[in-house]
Formats: sequence, C-alpha cells, structure tokens
Amino acid sequence: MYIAGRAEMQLLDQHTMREIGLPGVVLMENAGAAVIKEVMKDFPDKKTKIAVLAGSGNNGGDGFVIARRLYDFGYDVMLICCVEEEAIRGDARVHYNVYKNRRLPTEEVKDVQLENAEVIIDALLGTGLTGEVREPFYSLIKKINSANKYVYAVDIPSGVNSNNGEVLNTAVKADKTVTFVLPKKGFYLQQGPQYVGEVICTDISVPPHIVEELQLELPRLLDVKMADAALPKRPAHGHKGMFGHVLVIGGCRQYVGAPVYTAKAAFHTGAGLVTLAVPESIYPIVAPQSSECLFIPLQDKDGALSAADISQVVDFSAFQTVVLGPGLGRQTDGTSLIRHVLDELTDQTFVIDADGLYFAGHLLAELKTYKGNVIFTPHPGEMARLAGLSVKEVEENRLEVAKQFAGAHGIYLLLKGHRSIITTPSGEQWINPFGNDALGKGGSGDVLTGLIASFVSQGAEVKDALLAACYHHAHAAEQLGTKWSTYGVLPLDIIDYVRKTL
Ligand SMILES: NC(=O)C1=CN([C@@H]2O[C@H](COP(=O)(O)OP(=O)(O)OC[C@H]3O[C@@H](n4cnc5c(N)ncnc54)[C@H](O)[C@@H]3O)[C@@H](O)[C@H]2O)[C@@H](O)CC1
Ligand SMILES: [K+]
Repeated sequence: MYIAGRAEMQLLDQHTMREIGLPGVVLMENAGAAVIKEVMKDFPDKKTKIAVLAGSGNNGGDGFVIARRLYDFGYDVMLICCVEEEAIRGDARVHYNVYKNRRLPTEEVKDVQLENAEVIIDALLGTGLTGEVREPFYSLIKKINSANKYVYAVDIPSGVNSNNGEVLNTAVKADKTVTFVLPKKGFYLQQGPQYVGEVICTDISVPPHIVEELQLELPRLLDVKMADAALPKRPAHGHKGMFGHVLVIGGCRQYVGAPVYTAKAAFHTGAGLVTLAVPESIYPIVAPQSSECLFIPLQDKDGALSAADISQVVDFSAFQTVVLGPGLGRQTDGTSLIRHVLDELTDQTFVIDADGLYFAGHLLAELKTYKGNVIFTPHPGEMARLAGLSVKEVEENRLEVAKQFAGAHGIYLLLKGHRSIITTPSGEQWINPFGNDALGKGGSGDVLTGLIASFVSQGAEVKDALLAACYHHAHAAEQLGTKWSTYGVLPLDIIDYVRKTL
C-alpha cells in the first residue's frame, strides 16, 4: 500500500472530483460512513455515549456526517461544533446544513463535558493543518487527551502534520485512526507514531489505481504479504553451496559480540556458510561463541583490525555477500580496509554497517563505480554524518534524505530508527511500520545486518532481502515484547524467534 502526504491527497481527491466527477460531498459521506462502521464494530452497544468534535474544514465536515449517522443508528451522540457557523464552508457546510436541517442537536464549545462521554471522535483538524495548533483547538486537544476516553482520530490525529509527522505544540493521542484512501506519511515519521494508535485505512470511492495513473512516486508501506513474497525460496534439494557463503568482517577488543550476532543471524536463518574475519587477538573469545562459523583471524593492532593482510588472507571469490562493520570500532584504518576489500570484490553484494559507515563516507565515489550492489544500514546519527547534515535535519526529512543519498551514490539504503525506511538507488521507498522498543538495545542492528546478508546469500534480490529482514526483525520484537516484555528481549532472542518462524 502506498502512503501519501497532504499534496498527494489533495491531488487524489481533486482528480476524483474533477476528472471522474464524484462530488466531494459524496466522498465526505463515504468518509463518515467508514468511521462509524469502525465505531459500531468496536462499540456495538447503542447506549454508548459518543462525543464528536468538529472543526471548520473538511475534517469537521466528516464529523457532521459521523454525528448524523451515529444518531440514525441510535447512539447517544453529542456533536460539539467547535467553530462559528460562518467559518464552515464548501462540502463541510453542505453536511453542516444537512445536520441542522435534520434538527439534530449540537453543543456549545464552552459547555464541553467530555467526562460524560465514553468515546471521543476527533474531527477537528485533518491534512489541512498548518503551523502550531491554535485556539480553540489547542485547549480542546488538551481536554481530549486528559479525558482518558477511547479516542478515534478522523483521517489523522489533529495536530499531527500529515507530511512529516511533526507535532509542533500539541496533538490528539488516538487509540485508533480511521484514515481515508491511503495512510499518511506522518503516521510513520517523527512524533507521528506516538499519536496514531492503530491505523485503519478505508475506501471512500477514490479509485486506488489513480496513484499509478497520475504517476505519483509514493513510498509504500511494508506489509506481511510483501515480506512473505520477499523471502528467498529454498528448493528441497538445496545444498549449502546454493544457500550462499557470507563473510562478516568486524570486531575489536571492545566489541566482541557484534560480529557474532551478525554471523549467527545469517547462519541461523539459512545462509549455507558463514565466515567470521576478526582480529586475531579476539579470535579465541569469538570462536567458542560461534562454533557454527568458519574463521579467518586477521592481523590486528592494539585489538583492532589491521587492513594490511586482508587481501592475502581472504579469498573473496568464495563469498556471495560481504558484510563489513559490526564491532569494527574506529581504531582501525577502516578506509584502507574498505579500499582493500573493494579491490578484491568482483560483483558480490557488499553490506556496510556500524563503524564501517564511519569510514565509507570517504569512499562514496569508489563505491559508486563498484559493479556489485552496495547496502548501507545507517541509524540517524550515521546517516547525518554521511549526508553532512544534523541528526535533526535527517529526522525531519527522513524520506527525502534517504532518497537523495541513495540516488546520488547508487546504493541501497536502510535508514534505521523507529519506522525504518528502505530506499533503492532508483528511488523506490518502503516504510516498515513494525517494531518496538525491544529493539532499542546494542546488538539489534548487528542482527538485522545478518538477516539481510543471509537473505541476499540465499538468492533474494537486495530490495527483497531488505524488506524480509526488516519485517522479520521487527515482527520478532513485537511478538517477544508481547509474550515477555520489551525490557528483556535480547539480540539472540530475536535471532532465535526469526529462526523458528520463517
Ligand atoms: N474532498 C476532500 O477533499 C475530502 C476531504 N476529507 C477530509 O478533509 C480533510 C482535509 O480537509 P481540509 O483541507 O479542509 O483541511 P482540515 O479540515 O484538515 O483543516 C482546515 C481547517 O483547519 C484550520 N486550521 C489549519 N491549521 C490550523 C491550526 N494550526 N490551528 C487551528 N486551525 C487550523 C483552517 O483554518 C481550516 O479551517 C481530510 O483530512 C479529510 O478528513 C474527507 O472528507 C474526504 C474527502
Ligand atoms: K482529526
């Protein structure tokens, strides 16, 4: 499914109204009907007291439809029209008039008693929000959030920017957001995820194929079906040679576990063979922890990898996927190391992670001319460094920064963080809506890198490997977080869960 921002939603709505000829008031009626369908499913008892708060724009217009239809189904409704009648215009005014012509009751804003309601429906502000939330909405949103009731957001929680998820001063904290046509980008960016609750995307008769017709380049939402289709297929007659050989280069005296997590994640999820190339001083510690792997101890200098001997010691032609970076540290001459590796690679997929990215920033031109696929997996801090931006700038423009960087340097980019973004060199993008704080722990990223390498080695296209890896990594965190708690899930638990549920 695609996700859209304000301008794209306006394009889709306008196209449906102007080119197709379906009037806006019909779309609004459908939008209201879609919301009450959800409410009636969740609260079948008609005695439920429901407060609908409506603003002046089309989001408010949806609110008038919702209140009318809930009355007609026999619910105990309180419509609070939060603006002066004269401010309501266009399609919203049509539905306001319909509501009034039906002689249905409205309540004054000053009399709002949300304590009496069991359910609150927020139809104050939708995709038309600009700037900080102003009065009277600011105070109303505060009231909604402190009322401690079940809250539905109509299209988007009021106060959340639909383009980038920014919440400037306040926003409704919804339990469920019933959104129209497509989920909004803001649900998955910046503060947005903290406000949307469960997202239900509904059809209001805007034809879904017009995204392609209008040639809109929209990011997509990663879903289970996509992740399933993206998993590499394993023929029953497959042998270890068919499932690929992953090389993991990394580790230093300080970070012994990181390369182990990457290697285990790769091997335990189907790679045929995994070799760990680590500094020889930590080899005696690493080897007993990962006896399923092959080893190449490399020269080291003060407990970190020395680049000097890698070309002589490693036969790179044996590997389908090379990972560089987990636990590498910054004491090594990482730039030379990457250069040596690049000299030896022919067309293997090259995954650069963690401190590998610290050095890779100096070699973007060389990486661009490399024949094989290159994958970068930065977190926002690493992304900021690579792109020459602040973390704030990255976080405020995650989709744009990722697209620009991947395109300019010809790499596949996984921009990590809550709601990771996958970008191909040609600019296709997916947002991963799964995952939780169980992944907020050292080692999680190393596991994710191992999953990516594993799936590439088993024959998945790079984009598919990224989709499958992100989904399974995040899904494991959600499942284990529910089964236990998000406090105690460890990187090895993630590997074990993915291993058992692929
Ligand atoms: N035909 C359409 O365009 C459809 C639109 N729909 C609804 O319409 C919404 C978009 O409608 P609009 O574009 O009219 O915009 P909104 O209804 O989201 O907001 C516009 C109104 O909010 C006020 N406003 C904007 N920023 C504010 C701020 N920071 N503080 C206080 N007030 C502020 C504006 O003055 C204006 O009155 C969608 O989110 C959706 O709910 C649906 O009814 C489906 C069809
Ligand atoms: K809203």
